[in-house]
Amino acid sequence: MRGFYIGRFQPYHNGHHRMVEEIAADVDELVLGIGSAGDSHSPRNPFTAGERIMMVTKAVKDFDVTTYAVPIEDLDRNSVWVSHVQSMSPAFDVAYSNNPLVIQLFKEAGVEVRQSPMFNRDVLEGTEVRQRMIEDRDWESLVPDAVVDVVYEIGGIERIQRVTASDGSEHVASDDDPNPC
Ligand SMILES: Nc1ncnc2c1ncn2[C@@H]1O[C@H](COP(=O)(O)OP(=O)(O)OP(=O)(O)O)[C@@H](O)[C@H]1O
Ligand SMILES: NC(=O)c1ccc[n+]([C@@H]2O[C@H](COP(=O)(O)O)[C@@H](O)[C@H]2O)c1
Repeated sequence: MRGFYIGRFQPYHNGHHRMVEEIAADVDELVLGIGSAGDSHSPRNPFTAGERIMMVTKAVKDFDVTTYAVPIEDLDRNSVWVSHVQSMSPAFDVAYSNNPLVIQLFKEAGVEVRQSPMFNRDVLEGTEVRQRMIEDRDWESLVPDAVVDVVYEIGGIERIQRVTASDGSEHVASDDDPNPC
């Protein structure tokens, strides 16, 4: 049996990892959908689809499950989103999600959906991890070690701090600005 689990994974954290651990006990193969794949370099979606593929691919090596990471871009029409997902993914038998909209769309399309408990949600939340990255507080303990390595490899902390600092404010380029725009 093959399962499907989609998230933005901005970044992939220990709550996602616990959910994958539970799913891995249920299925033979797993498709991890990298949601909002076209989004990056913003405070809510700092990491590219390719960077998130690196995070999940390295982290799921902890588990004995064949995993395919598939980027899925957003669509303007929720009504055809499940068909869009199915067109991009290896075929799957069951979708796993705790997101109410995702659950509703899959159920309406006749796809079996399974939910999991929320694990330590007071801290295991992408928003909390990103806030700690911005404020130089401990975020490393909230994500798998493989994700820590990827974030440092791609200069992720500097990126999220920069895009957050420039978010909503005017950016004036100067000669010594390494990233004028
Ligand atoms: N701590 C957790 N325990 C179990 N499931 C989780 C946890 N955090 C997120 N999920 C689920 O994983 C899926 C993907 O979540 P997502 O990538 O949006 O993470 P998030 O932590 O909710 O991020 P953000 O705060 O950026 O919105 C969703 O179904 C979400 O409900
Ligand atoms: N119409 C659409 O494009 C549509 C609908 C439902 C979910 N999604 C995406 O699926 C992912 C769901 O993951 P989260 O549970 O992390 O929100 C997100 O990337 C979200 O944007 C997209």
